[in-house]
This record gives sequence, C-alpha cells and structure tokens, in this order.
Amino acid sequence: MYPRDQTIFALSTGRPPSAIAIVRVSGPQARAAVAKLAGRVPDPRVATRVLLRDGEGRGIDDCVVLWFPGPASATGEDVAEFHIHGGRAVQAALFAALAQLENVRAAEPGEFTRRAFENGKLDLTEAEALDDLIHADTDRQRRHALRQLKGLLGDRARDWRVRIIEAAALIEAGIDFSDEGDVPAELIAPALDRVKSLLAEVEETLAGQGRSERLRDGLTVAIAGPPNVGKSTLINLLARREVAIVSPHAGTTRDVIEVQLDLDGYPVTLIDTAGIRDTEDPVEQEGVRRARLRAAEADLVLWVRDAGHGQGGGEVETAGAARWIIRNKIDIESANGRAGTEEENQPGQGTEKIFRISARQGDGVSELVGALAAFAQEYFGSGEDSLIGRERQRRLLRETADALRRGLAIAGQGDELVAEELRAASQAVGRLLGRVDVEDILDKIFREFCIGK
Ligand SMILES: Nc1nc2c(ncn2[C@@H]2O[C@H](COP(=O)(O)OP(=O)(O)OP(=O)(O)O)[C@@H](O)[C@H]2O)c(=O)[nH]1
Ligand SMILES: [K+]
Ligand SMILES: [Mg+2]
Repeated sequence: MYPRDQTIFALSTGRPPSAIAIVRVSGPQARAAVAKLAGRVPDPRVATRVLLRDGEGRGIDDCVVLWFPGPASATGEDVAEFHIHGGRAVQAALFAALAQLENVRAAEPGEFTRRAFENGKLDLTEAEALDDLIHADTDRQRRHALRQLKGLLGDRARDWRVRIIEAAALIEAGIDFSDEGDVPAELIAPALDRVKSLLAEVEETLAGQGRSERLRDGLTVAIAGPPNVGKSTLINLLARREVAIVSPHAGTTRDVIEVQLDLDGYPVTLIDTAGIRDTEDPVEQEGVRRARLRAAEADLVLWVRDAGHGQGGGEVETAGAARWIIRNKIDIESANGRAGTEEENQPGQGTEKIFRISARQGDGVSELVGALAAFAQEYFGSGEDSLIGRERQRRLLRETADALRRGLAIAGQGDELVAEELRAASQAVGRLLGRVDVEDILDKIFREFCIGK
C-alpha cells in the first residue's frame, strides 16, 4: 500500500480537453494546498470562485473550488475539488503546482476509493459496485451496479458474519465449560440450528439469480467460418457500420475485428475473424491461427456457411460453447431455386440452431438478432433482484456455504472441529466485505480501478 500520510491528487473527470475538469485532492495537506493555490480556504461545501496561482504567484486558472473537511467527505479525509477549465495546459499547470507542495503527489489508480474503504465509508462490495457503475456501458450494467451500490449484499454479509460468530461463541463456550471436552447436546443443538438457517440463507442468495456478475465482462460472440462466406458483411450489418473490409477475394480479413454491441441492454463483444482454410500465405496463416484461438474462447460461435454450396471445411474447436450455423447468401440460393438439402438444414452435433440469412440484403437477420438477445438473457440470467456483482463475491459465498455445510456434517464428532469450520465461514464472509484481507489482495482489487477514483 502507498503511504497514507501523503496527500494525493488526480483528474477525476474525462480526458482533456473538456469544458470543465475536476481535479480532486485528498489527504492532510488538502487544506494547505487550497490555501496556497487559492489564497484562502472557502467555507465548507460552498462552491467558491477563486483565481488559482502557482508557487511564483503566476495565475493558473479562474476556477471554482469546493472544500470538504474530513471526515464528512468522500474519502473521509480532507478533500478539495478544483473545478477548472478542462484544457490540457490548465490541468498540467495545476498538477505541477500541486506536485510542488510537500507530501503531495499524483494518486495511484483506485487510491481515492481505497482511502474511502480504509476509513469505513464503504465496504469492499460497495467499492466494487462503484467501479462497475463507472464502467457500465449498457443500461443493464448500470442498473445492476446501482443495485450493488445500495450495499444489499454487504448488509446481508455483515448480518451473517455476526450470526456465525455468535454460533461459534455458543459452541466455544460449551467447550470451555465441559469437563470431558464434549459439549452437552442442549448447548450445541441451538447453535447448530442457527448454522442451518444461516446456510439456507447463503444458499438462497447463491441460487436466487442467474450469473449477473457476467454483466461486467459481457458476452463474446465470434463470427467464424470458411473464407468468403460473408462473415465481414454480417458483422458490418450487425454493427451498423463498416468495421470490416468486404471483398470478393477469399482471405480478405486477417486481423480479429471487435465491436461492442448493446443488445437489449446486454453488453456483447462481436468479433469477425479470418476465413478458416489451409493456406500457404504466412500472413493469412496467422489470421487463421487467431481466428481459431478467438472462436475457441467465445461464448457463442456463429459458424457462417455459404447457403449456395454445401461446403463445410475448416472446423474450429468451441470448447463446449454454443455454436449456431448461419447459412448466408440465401438471395443467391433463391435466385437459383435451391433451398438447401435436408442434411444441410439439420442441426449438427452440439449445434443449437440454424439460421438462413442474406447478410447483403438483410433477410433473416432480425430473427438472428432476436435469438442473440434471447441467448444473452439466458446467459446473464434475469438478474433483476441479483445481489452478486462479481465472481469474487460468488466464490467467497460458496466458501462460506461449504464451511457451514462441513460444520454441520461433522457435528457430534468433535465440537472443536465444528467451531473451526464456523471460523472459516466467518473468515470467508469477512473477506467478502474486505474485513480480513491481506494487503496485497486489496492492492490488486483497487489497482484495477480508475485513476482519480
Ligand atoms: N449475394 C450475396 N453476396 C454476399 C452476401 N454476403 C456477402 N456477400 C458477398 O460475398 C463476398 C465475400 O464477403 P465477405 O463479407 O468479405 O466474406 P468473408 O467471409 O468476411 O470473407 P473473408 O474475410 O475473406 O474470409 C463479398 O463479395 C460480399 O459482397 C449475401 O448475403 N449475398
Ligand atoms: K472476402
Ligand atoms: Mg472477412
């Protein structure tokens, strides 16, 4: 962790230039920084117009300053906000003037949130929700993060932690008072009852929703298939812009092309890949290698084929992911009066669906988009009342449930062992809240946050 006695500053708004930019300062030197640069310290929480000057008395900017004395501030420390004009040179001049002050330095990513966390302003699940809210691209991501930010999971976890510790205390008290080391049944039974209802609640939270934590990363859909079947034409159509080059030459696409789609509020990364075939061209070989790699990692592969030809060829591994067959260019097919053989229209092994489209003319594409949205809904789960925001949280809840279950299973075989499992359960819940974590785990979590956050 970075020294807490130092005062940190960072740009908290987007990249310059912008109309206004907010530079935040937090720490024991925040007051001195405002006094030095603005010439005075404004009343707390009152937007005050000042002329900022650097150490040599030269003007930096005509701006608005807000002064939030700790602990009633975002980080719990003394905080100042400079609302400056959002030009690069203005920001650079303010940064230079701040950095000149003793014990004042630029913040590391996530350091403001880290300090807020250390000062008890939010627990780890709320800090994570804050980060997710900042990174939300789609409406569903935003709503999910906002629900998380209410701290519902944290509230529940705090309650569980207290109750687990109480149950453990009951058992430990019994152990202390019994001569033979065996706790009398009348003491242990109520403790075990408590553990049973706790386990039921944790299990309910784990089971009660889809996999809404997946909303963070989104769903990856790869378009793959033999060369020239219209993969790039399809990605352009779905992205509604010309992201990929389309040409009648087989082997046009070499690099993996990615677009972010908002599909009914679900975040989807759609990728176009090189046509898969054996080739002598080393550049195209590399394209094919990347295509296979990305298709193998995707959650869903759209395997495009030319409806006019029965060609298969160049399969890819899909690692258990779903694979749909897209028979493209049905416009040519219908012009030739050909509707595909029975065999061509049957789903193959591991294939869920077959679509018949014309990427050039748009036929059948709305059905495909509808199916993709339905797939996304299934993949993410409805998540409307979801409490779990991240894989980390789900893992720790599972650990909690496992420890409680083990504790119940060994009841009667040694009360000391039961108490130990309860301690493990309370540790896992504590980690969920960030209460019992070692420094480096917290460092890792917070370092993924934005600078200025
Ligand atoms: N008639 C017809 N032509 C299509 C259709 N979709 C794509 N094409 C044409 O097929 C040719 C190949 O299209 P691309 O989108 O470049 O195909 P690709 O699969 O990305 O090709 P590679 O990147 O080379 O593997 C182009 O001439 C497209 O205009 C379609 O639905 N109907
Ligand atoms: K092509
Ligand atoms: Mg292409």
